[in-house]
Amino acid sequence: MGFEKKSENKCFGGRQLVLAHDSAETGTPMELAVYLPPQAETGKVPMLWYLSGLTCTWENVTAKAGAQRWCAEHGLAFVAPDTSPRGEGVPDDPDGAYDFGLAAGFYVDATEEPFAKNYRMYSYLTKELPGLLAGELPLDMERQGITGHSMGGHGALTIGMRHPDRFRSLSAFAPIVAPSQVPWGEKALGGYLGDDQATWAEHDATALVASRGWHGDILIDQGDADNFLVEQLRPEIFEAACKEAGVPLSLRMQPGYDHSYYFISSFIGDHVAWHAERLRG
Ligand SMILES: N[C@@H](CCC(=O)N[C@@H](CS)C(=O)NCC(=O)O)C(=O)O
Repeated sequence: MGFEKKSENKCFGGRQLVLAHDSAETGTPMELAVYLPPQAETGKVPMLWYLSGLTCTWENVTAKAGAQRWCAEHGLAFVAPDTSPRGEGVPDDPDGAYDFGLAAGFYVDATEEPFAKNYRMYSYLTKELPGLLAGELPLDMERQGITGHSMGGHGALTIGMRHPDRFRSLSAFAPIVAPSQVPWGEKALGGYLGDDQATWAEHDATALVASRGWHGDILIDQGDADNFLVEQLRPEIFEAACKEAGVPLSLRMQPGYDHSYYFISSFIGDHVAWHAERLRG
């Protein structure tokens, strides 16, 4: 099934699209934003996936990060999916908390009830959505990079490392790097995958870099004034695991920056340029 175009706006010479479609994986309608740079008018362009954090839809990064300017300059498409299934009948956190359920899908396929039917963000992003995009838009699927913020940084690192043939470049903003060891991750992986922590390892960037490594280098930007740094993000755990695995990590601690899109908009240009360099040719 194809996309319904919800909106199209000219932006830095390219086109900012918002698309909707029915997902077979989540069993719900899904929305996403795709920026096509001017270069996409004349041929296929490489693409950068951006996975968003808790409480977000495609809209936060699309409206706040300013990625379009840099993507136009480098000729990169920018794909921003939603963070969970939504709609009638989709179960949420029983207490309505922001860190589980709606807008908090954690990029896994849930095995626990009542979430297993709809919360299939991993398969949605690794199987269904790439196929749909490839069929409908001028995207060069041989040249894909992935990044994300916070929960989306966790998604980018884990999906990237599990699909090294698909992704050539990998970066993140303030990612959750060790979900098995921090409260956000323990709640989400426990709630979606159950108590057997053996099943969590394939969704834990620190465990994955140890078990699978990564074929390239990784860029992470992290604000040192981020409220979530000490309890939830803990980049030093991933830094140690990368060192042990021999994976080159550039972890840039950015003084005075917090967790917000003011931080992301300050460094998104660096990330787009970094991916563009690795997706060239
Ligand atoms: N709502 C949470 C914070 C959630 C949060 O910071 N979400 C980040 C991603 S983890 C975000 O990008 N929020 C949306 C925005 O800033 O536009 C709180 O108040 O503690």
